[in-house]
Amino acid sequence: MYAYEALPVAEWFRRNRELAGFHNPTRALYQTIRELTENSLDATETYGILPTILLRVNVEDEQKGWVSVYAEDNGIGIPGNEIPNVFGRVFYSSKYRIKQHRGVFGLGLKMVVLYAQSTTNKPVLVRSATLKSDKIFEYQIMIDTNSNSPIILDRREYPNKYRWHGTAVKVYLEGNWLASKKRIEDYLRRTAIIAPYAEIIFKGPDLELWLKRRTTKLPPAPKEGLPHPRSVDVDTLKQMIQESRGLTLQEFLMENFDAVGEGTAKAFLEWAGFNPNMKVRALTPEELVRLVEKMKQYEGWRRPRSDWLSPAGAELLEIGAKAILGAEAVFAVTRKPESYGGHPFIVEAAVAWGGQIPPGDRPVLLRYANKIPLLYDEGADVARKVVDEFNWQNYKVKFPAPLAVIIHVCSTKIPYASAGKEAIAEVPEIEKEMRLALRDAAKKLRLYLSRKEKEMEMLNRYITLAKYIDEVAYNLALVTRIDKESIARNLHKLIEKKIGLTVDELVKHTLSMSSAQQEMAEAAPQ
Ligand SMILES: Nc1ncnc2c1ncn2[C@@H]1O[C@H](COP(=O)(O)OP(=O)(O)OP(=O)(O)O)[C@@H](O)[C@H]1O
Repeated sequence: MYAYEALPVAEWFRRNRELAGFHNPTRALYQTIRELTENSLDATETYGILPTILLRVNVEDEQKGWVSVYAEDNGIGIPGNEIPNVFGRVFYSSKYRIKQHRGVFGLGLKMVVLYAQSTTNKPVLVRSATLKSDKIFEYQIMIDTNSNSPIILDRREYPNKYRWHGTAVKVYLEGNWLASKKRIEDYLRRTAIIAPYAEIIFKGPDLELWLKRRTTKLPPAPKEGLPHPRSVDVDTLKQMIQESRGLTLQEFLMENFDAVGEGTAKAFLEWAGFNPNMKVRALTPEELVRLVEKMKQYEGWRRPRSDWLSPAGAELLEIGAKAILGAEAVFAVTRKPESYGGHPFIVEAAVAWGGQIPPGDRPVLLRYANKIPLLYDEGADVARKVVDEFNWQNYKVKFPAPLAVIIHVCSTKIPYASAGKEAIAEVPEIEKEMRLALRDAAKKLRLYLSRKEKEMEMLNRYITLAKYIDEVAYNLALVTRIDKESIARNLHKLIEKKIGLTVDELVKHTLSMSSAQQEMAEAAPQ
């Protein structure tokens, strides 16, 4: 006989923690930093606050492999009465909305707490105050995995004398600092590229990073939106209908969906063969299925709006990549909004060249989804495929070349290739946009490299001609009895006029080229 039982959701996640990125002490430490940082960024930039994030990792017990992680932000904070659920109930979130956030599942913090308590049996310590709150709340929380609810071990309130706002979290967990150090550093640096308006201070046992704020410009905050008719399934529609008052089908479509006005609703219902005036609650289950099918097929919908999205913007990408990669030049583009399956998305791409980027046989790829750096599973990501298939020769790039490519997809629904949220799946619309974004950015790079190449050529010509100036000036001086220095000066001027740039300008431009680039420019066909 089988023994049947239901596994409570929190217990299920505790047992299957690798699905959320908590495979082992190395991944778990990296994932903990990632979840806490992403929550802090969501709690600040989405509300117009310039993020300041402090992160600390301490080795607590070397023998047992225990570490502590502390994260503090200056965000909007969490209301005192919500703190227990936010940290102690799986699938509790403020982000189940149609709007671009880093967080989506309502799971991240709980996985941190579950992993921490199952490895060290210690609670999470939380301190938080909301904007203008006169109190600071402090909690010690664990999760009762059987009932998926918080166990409050301690709760305190303090007067908020200095009107501090934000959230501070401390957890103790089994973590392998040495093995995860490199990933954590990469993750934070890559975060600083896409969010150069954030100040991130990290202190680990043997690593200190101070990623300074490079700009005070924040990208416009995303608005909250409605679903696009093409993006809903039968269950979602059923639920929406249950929540609707006695609306007609036409009213229901207009009120609950993005980009559906009176004209569009009428035209669609006529095309789909539904009576616009029937009460939406009177739809039979068969009609409901047919309605969803028709909503997916209809060609007349307007595109989903992109107001729910918050791309970084070409300017911020350029600032971030220059500062963090130490690139000599960065060219970024933000494409126009597109959609797949009713979900709006925007692709951004940047190519970074030279400077401190080491020459490689293929471009270094930095992938992002909703401003989250993706570090694992690069091979499974459609962005890698696009970058590898790209014809770089057409853009004057010959490998080895000091080239890095940044690809950012933002969407209200990122099509991840797996539950680990580390790679973007091959959605044809997204793939096409990636290709176009890369082409647009690479065109700017080509222009830049052509200019550099030309300047190199000029400098070489100048050097060749300048070799003769002394001798020619000497002989002319003998014949004309004009001062040799003045002849030489005039000859210099003549050459400068001929090549169209002063020597100072030429040298300045060409010196800014990295040696690898010079080699490339020299090797390039004339
Ligand atoms: N630093 C913070 N400041 C303010 N609110 C926070 C902070 N961290 C978490 N929260 C709140 O707690 C909720 C739950 O966070 P959690 O990390 O569990 O899930 P999520 O961010 O919504 O989604 P995901 O599982 O994809 O990370 C968030 O939706 C947010 O409302």
